[in-house]
Amino acid sequence: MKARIGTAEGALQDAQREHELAMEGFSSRQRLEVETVRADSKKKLESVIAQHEDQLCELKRRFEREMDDEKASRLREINQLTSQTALDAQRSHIELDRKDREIASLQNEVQALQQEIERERKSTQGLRKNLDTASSNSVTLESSIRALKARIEFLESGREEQSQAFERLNQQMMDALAETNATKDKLRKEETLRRKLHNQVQELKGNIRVFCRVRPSLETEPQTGIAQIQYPDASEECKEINVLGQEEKSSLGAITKKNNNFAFDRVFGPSTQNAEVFDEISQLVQSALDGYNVCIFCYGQTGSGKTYTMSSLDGMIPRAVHQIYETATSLKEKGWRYTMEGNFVEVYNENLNDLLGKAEELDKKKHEIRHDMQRGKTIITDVTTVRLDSPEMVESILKRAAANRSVAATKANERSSRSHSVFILKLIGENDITGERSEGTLNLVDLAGSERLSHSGATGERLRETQNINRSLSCLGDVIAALGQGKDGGHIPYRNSKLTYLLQFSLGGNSKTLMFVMVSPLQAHLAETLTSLKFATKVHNTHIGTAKRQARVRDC
Ligand SMILES: Nc1ncnc2c1ncn2[C@@H]1O[C@H](COP(=O)(O)OP(=O)(O)OP(=O)(O)O)[C@@H](O)[C@H]1O
Repeated sequence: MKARIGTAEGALQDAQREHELAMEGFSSRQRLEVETVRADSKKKLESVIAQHEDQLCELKRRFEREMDDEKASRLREINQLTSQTALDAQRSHIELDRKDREIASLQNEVQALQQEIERERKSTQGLRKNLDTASSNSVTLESSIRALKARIEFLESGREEQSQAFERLNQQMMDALAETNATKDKLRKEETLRRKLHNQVQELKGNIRVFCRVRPSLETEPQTGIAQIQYPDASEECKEINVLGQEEKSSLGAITKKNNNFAFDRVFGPSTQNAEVFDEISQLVQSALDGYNVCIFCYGQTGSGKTYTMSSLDGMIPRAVHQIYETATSLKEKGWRYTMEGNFVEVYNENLNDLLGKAEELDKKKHEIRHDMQRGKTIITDVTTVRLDSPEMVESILKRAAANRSVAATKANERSSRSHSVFILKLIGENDITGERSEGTLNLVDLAGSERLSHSGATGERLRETQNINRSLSCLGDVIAALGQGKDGGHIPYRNSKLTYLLQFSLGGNSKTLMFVMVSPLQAHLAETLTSLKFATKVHNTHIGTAKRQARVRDC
């Protein structure tokens, strides 16, 4: 059995091997077949692709050919159109030029026609005017003829009475005319006499006068710091001022205050307004109009009210200019015609500046003072001269000067306190009827703050300024003192400072001077106040010789 099983198993194994071999042969055949089919398919595919590519290339070439042809034909068309358009444009230009020429010639024709119409219109107007004149002439002639006829009738009437009445009337008219002329003549003579008398009054008052003005305390200033100032004759002449000094202890222990009494030509208390002050000086302004040289100074320490009095909008400068205008206008009927010229200069550190010039030229441009000794005239080189054609101009002049000064000022060093300003007004009057001529100058001077060097505590640039101010103020005092000694031909040191040199012809025998001493009401300023009042007293005690009027009568 076992042997049969073994044989069967061997036969099975053999059959299995044969089967595996047969399977192997079958699968390798199959693989071969698949490979062959794949290679065939690939070949076919490649040939189809190549065929398609060839077709594509052919199509592309055809398309490109067609495109080129199309492009060329379009380009031809465009060229054709362009040249056609250029031709059209050229034609249009030519046409346009022609039209322009036509329009221009038409315009010329229109203009010529308009001018002709205008000429015609004017000549018609002229003719109409002539016609009007002729007809009014004829009316006048007619009325003259009527009047003449009436007169002839009247004369022919031969009535003695009528003729006498006419003669009487005629005589009365002649008398009235003669009387009017005599009155006019009298008026002119009276004006000349008024000038003479006015000057005599001014001379009697003294050619140098001193007014004192105490400013009110300001809201910002504490009432506890106000000095004791009394006005002993306030209800009468208003000439005295008493400043009580610091407290002093006597050897017996009693505490007293020293009376510092001063007397001037007029003292104005703190409640006085600019209008009242001007009333007092308006006569001097009149003197300038009459041909005298007048100098009005404001002296005092910084903050004492000099600028307020002199150049504020209702101060002495604007008021003087307004008065001059009013007077000049009223003098017209007496034959006087005035021209007014103004300069506004500043003396700063002994240099002269033009306050009406350019701000950037301040302290840079040099101005010289030249005197014409024969004619008694002063010329400042390169200075701006303003012709005052209306009283309102003074406001713009003051503003211009203030603006120039504020450009030059630094905060710590206010320019207006540290320099002297001089407003110079030249007044030239001519009387065609009497042949009189007058030339007067009004100088309105706002002096620099007068505080003493020891009190100012200044150093550096400020020290130089203070020294210059003190020197020029003391030179002014020296000039006034020398004038007061009154020696004919005696030396007057005008040249010692720019200010006195500038005012040479307005200080002294040939002029009238008024000094305002300005006083601050503050206790803290007491020492400076007393110094100012003492200086003013010296000026007040000076008597300057008779003023001479710069006037001459033209040879007729
Ligand atoms: N009479 C017055 N009434 C009212 N205010 C016044 C009067 N006088 C002066 N002031 C005022 O006092 C102040 C100082 O016056 P102001 O500037 O005129 O002094 P100043 O002496 O010109 O000083 P500075 O030397 O600095 O120019 C100003 O504010 C001014 O308006």
